[in-house]
Amino acid sequence: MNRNDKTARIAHVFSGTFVHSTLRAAVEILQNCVLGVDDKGKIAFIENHQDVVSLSEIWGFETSDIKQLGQYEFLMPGMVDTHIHASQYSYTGTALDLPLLEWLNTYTFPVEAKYKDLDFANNVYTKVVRRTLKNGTTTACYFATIHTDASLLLGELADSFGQRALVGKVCMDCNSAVPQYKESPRECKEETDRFIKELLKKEYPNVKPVVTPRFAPSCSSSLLSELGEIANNNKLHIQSHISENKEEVELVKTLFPDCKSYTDVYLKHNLLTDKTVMAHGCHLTDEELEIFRETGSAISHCPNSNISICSGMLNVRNILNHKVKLGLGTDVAGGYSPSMLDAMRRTIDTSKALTIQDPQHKTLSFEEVFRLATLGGSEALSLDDQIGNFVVGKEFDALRVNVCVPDGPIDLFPGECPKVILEKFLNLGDDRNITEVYVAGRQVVPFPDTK
Ligand SMILES: Nc1nc2[nH]cnc2c(=O)[nH]1
Ligand SMILES: [Zn+2]
Repeated sequence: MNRNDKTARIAHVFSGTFVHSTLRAAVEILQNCVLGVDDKGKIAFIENHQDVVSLSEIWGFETSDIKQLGQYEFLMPGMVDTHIHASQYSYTGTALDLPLLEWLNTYTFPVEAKYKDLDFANNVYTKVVRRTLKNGTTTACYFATIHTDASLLLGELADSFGQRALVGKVCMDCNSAVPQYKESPRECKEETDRFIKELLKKEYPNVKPVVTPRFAPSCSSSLLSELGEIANNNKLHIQSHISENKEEVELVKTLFPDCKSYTDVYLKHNLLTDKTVMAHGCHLTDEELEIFRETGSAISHCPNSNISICSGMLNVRNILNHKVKLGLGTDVAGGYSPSMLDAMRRTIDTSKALTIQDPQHKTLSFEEVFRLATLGGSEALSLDDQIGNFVVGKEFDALRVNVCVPDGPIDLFPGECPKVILEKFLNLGDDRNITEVYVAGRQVVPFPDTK
């Protein structure tokens, strides 16, 4: 209970039940505890409530300022969406009738081409940041489009609404189906440099650039090499797609005949680092997973998308057995829901479908899936030294959950313990139950304009 940092003041103190994951326990429930957040947005202490008087003396807060959580309330870490296309949000919930490559050519590329228009971008990007924050996504790893200014605008909006974000200006110099939606190799490099430089210059505390080759079929080998070099020289995150659908895997074999596998394409272009997150990976071989483990690269599992556009079913258990980092993603708009609660439910559904096919398959538990949506996501984005669970010194990214809101989606019955209440929230809850959202200690939901 020592106070090391004498300069920090306490900004919030909560008392009640806290639910989070640790390396040892997929779900740890801390009851009758107090958690303090300092004015830099970091967790200052998490202790037993019985010590509250001495804590208030050590830290210099008034016990009357403590926010008391009710019987049906708890705090949990904010959720981490490790893969979402902000630019596809306008058609979320539609256009799910084609497989990946046709889906891209028919729906996605024509829509993404519209982001040259900053008014259009502003409207969609404002809505996606608000919608995801309201649904408890405190960190989002975004794909924007090829347009630098619109991508910078997405960064500005995430910062102003207070969402933690990695923002990627998409890079692609090959697109024979929709040729108006691509850049020349030179433009790609120059605009990526400009995007990174201008976004870093803003010095947003929680919004950073991520180098974003769309996927191997959209990029020439020289572009992939350039992007690997830019990311490594500047120690930046990298995101892309890999082995989402079988037709795509075959296409990559024909486009990169010198590479042993899809994973080998990215490996050869220096795009697999411990700050890389690759979406999908449904059809990766065990040999490829070994390369992911060795390089420290992560997979973003996007089950809604994988089912919605019939791409495949990722065996998460096998990924975890290979000790590959894994987080969950909505993959809006291949996935039709922007909610990470949906991503958790679809993760369990896919795991159960695999168990139906093979009864030996060990189904994921709701506790494991809770960890993937929080701590797992932070690991996948190499942000686990900053966020992911309630540990002293980490940033306070948190959701205040009330499972008993008036006219809410959950009914409770006598004698239900906190773990059952958590399970009900994960399976039945929605944004009505997420009454407050905090990022780096700042309350960002309810939005200031609706309070
Ligand atoms: N789901 C999905 N897969 C992709 N592969 C390349 N681009 C995309 C995209 O926008 N969405
Ligand atoms: Zn995607």
